[in-house]
Amino acid sequence: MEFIQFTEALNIVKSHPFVPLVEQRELKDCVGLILNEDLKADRPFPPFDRVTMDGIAIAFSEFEKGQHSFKIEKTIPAGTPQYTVKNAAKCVQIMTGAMMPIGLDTVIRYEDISITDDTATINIETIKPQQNVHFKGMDKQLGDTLLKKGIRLGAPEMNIAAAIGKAELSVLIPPKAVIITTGDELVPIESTPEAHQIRRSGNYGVQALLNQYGIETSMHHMNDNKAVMKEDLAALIKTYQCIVLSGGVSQGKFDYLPEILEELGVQKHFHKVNQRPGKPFWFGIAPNGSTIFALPGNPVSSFMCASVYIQAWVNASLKVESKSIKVKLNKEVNFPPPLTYFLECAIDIDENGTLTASPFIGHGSGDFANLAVADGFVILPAEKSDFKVGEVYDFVPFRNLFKS
Ligand SMILES: Nc1nc2c(c(=O)[nH]1)N[C@H]1C(S)=C(S)[C@@H](COP(=O)(O)OP(=O)(O)OC[C@H]3O[C@@H](n4cnc5c(N)ncnc54)[C@H](O)[C@@H]3O)O[C@H]1N2
Ligand code: MOO
Repeated sequence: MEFIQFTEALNIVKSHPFVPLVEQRELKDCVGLILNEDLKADRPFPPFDRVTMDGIAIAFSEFEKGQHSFKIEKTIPAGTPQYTVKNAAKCVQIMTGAMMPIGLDTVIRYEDISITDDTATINIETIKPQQNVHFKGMDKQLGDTLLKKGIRLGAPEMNIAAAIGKAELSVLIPPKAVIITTGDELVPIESTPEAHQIRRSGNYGVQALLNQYGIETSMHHMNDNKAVMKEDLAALIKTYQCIVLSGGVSQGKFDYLPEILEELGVQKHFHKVNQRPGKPFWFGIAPNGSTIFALPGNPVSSFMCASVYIQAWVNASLKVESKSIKVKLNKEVNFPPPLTYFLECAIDIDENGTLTASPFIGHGSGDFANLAVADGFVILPAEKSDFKVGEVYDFVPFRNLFKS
């Protein structure tokens, strides 16, 4: 079971999905979550013939007959019930958002008319019948499905849900996770480290990624004491359906985790993937069904494993397709080891609209400062060692690429 290939490891992770929780959430808390109901139009969109410009409303047939000056019969603000014009040879002043009066059909904006006393005169030669009106049901009909169960909710979906009166939505969410750091050298971020210590940091990047995937998280730290670790872990497995460990999975004399996990009866699905970074990644399922991701401690390794595997696990569990993103290398890379190489890259869009990847090789999986100049990982396959400029490879983002 040693050293499986990347795609096999990914498939194993994806084939052990969690069962999502179903919750009613306030609309403002739904962005990024998966909709668990169809949303249908409760009225036509728009619900009435909506005026789209401030100006006057006329009957086009009068203009067609040659009439250019119209006596003003009434002034109608938005938010008033529909008016019926008494004399269709007259006009009404009307505001954006108002209902088109019965008997009129065309709006001319204030910029194209002049008003003296109680008469409006049209100053342009050409107007189109029914211009500046957003007609009832033009966009969607009553009962039309506006949003389908299973989509990921973003900003545009908030408008739609609000418009049909949904103050709360039924959404799918992943189970809460605990991120567990291990290692005697790690101190809390509030502390000033001694010369031999470092602050715990990689777990905060992993936490932010998990939050982006809709997973709520808690943090826990364990020192390198096998008995205490075993006891802590047994309790945490009972509480959390998703356990994300970092560190302690390699060959060191104090890398107790693989042993402890085995002693706790966790079924190991793999330990060690033919990849860089993240080689000692360990994955398994506890007897109670909790999923255990034991990520290598090096911060770039844990960050990569969360970006690639945990993201794919969440998408597979929520039945959301992971978007396939291809990027073009803009710098040659030579990487002889027969490992899948996840290389940090910054992404740009060239003059042809193609995503181009500028690799930042950095100083290995401890060089987490290098992540700040990158947008994600380009995946360079294990079978090759020379990757040429212009070649296209898969890419896993850890930022929103299109956010400016
Ligand atoms: N003899 C071997 N040694 C190592 C191998 C190997 O195959 N044979 N693999 C190396 C690789 S690759 C990796 S990756 C690391 C992973 O080791 P562990 O998962 O056991 O992680 P640790 O040893 O606990 O930590 C590694 C490194 O990362 C720092 N760390 C850990 N947690 C955090 C955190 N939350 N924030 C910041 N930094 C963290 C830790 O201090 C270590 O420097 O093993 C290699 N060794
Ligand atoms: O796999 Mo380790 O993550 O190369 O440093």
